[in-house]
Amino acid sequence: MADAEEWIEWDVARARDWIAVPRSDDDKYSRGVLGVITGSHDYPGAAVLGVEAAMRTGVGMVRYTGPRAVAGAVLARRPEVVTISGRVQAWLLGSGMNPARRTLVLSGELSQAIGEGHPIVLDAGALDLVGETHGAAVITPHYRELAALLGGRKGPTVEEVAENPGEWAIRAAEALGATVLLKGAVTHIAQPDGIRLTVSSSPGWLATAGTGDVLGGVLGALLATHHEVLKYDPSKLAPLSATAALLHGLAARRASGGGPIAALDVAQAIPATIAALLARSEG
Ligand SMILES: NC(=O)C1=CN([C@@H]2O[C@H](COP(=O)(O)OP(=O)(O)OC[C@H]3O[C@@H](n4cnc5c(N)ncnc54)[C@H](O)[C@@H]3O)[C@@H](O)[C@H]2O)[C@@H](O)CC1
Ligand SMILES: Nc1ncnc2c1ncn2[C@@H]1O[C@H](COP(=O)(O)OP(=O)(O)O)[C@@H](O)[C@H]1O
Repeated sequence: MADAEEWIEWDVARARDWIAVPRSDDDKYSRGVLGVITGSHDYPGAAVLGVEAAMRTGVGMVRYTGPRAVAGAVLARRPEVVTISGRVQAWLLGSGMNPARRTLVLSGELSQAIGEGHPIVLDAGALDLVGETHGAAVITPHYRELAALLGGRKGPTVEEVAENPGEWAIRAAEALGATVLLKGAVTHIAQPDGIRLTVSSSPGWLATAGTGDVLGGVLGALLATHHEVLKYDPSKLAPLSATAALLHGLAARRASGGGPIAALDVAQAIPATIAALLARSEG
């Protein structure tokens, strides 16, 4: 079992260094374009939540090329989003998708996105594609999803993952060769190179539908805005993932003020959370 002392708790002081503040010579392309293929007929809201969160985290552009039927809902919420194919510098794939219902066309589009070799977040219905990635890839399962991903006779049960999430995050990172962000009351980030980070400060109010989709958007935006460094140093995925989880928890706390929240509230609280974090205040 992992030694608890090997885990580093991520904090505001560390996270500040992983927010890309636009410079005077930046434009939308230099800041980074996030490509997004998420959502489905069954879960269109997951795409809306992830895109909203990415825009609120700060990114040059979001290019949404998921199912046409979902694009309307995304555009209704965020007309800034571009829905034609084109150049991207990072991808967010899978939130609100069901791999059992993946069409041939969608399979091709997902494979093509992965094949580009850009930094990539694989969430929910794209977790099974982790073996196809090359380059910087982070998966964002919760306990049930990680148990399913490590399935087969040697895989853990959901209860085993829940009892020892850090250990299973490490094992998954080693077995899958990817950065693992394992969601839960404590979020564990493990990387094959041995980096192990936790985020323990999120309020329990975050345990509500759609907040995982919001986290995917936050992380996607951080990858897009750090695409240059990730090209030559994929190990930076771990601090970026921990920063995403910390921001997510801080935004939830800010939106909550001690009371209940909905997922969209968390996304909407992100800009003020980032501003406070950059100003070195409480975040
Ligand atoms: N507004 C939206 O569009 C939302 C979409 N979501 C998407 O929904 C998909 C499934 O995510 P989940 O986290 O639910 O996947 P899980 O693997 O946790 O659950 C899969 C299914 O198992 C059943 N189930 C599991 N645990 C259960 C329990 N304790 N009680 C009752 N039923 C249970 C539910 O039918 C659930 O849909 C993902 O693609 C995710 O991105 C969710 O994020 C919720 C919000
Ligand atoms: N008890 C809890 N305390 C704090 N955060 C939690 C708790 N339970 C879940 N979370 C966080 O809420 C989010 C839920 O994500 P996920 O399980 O993917 O939900 P969904 O699929 O509905 O979006 C994750 O970021 C997770 O870390």
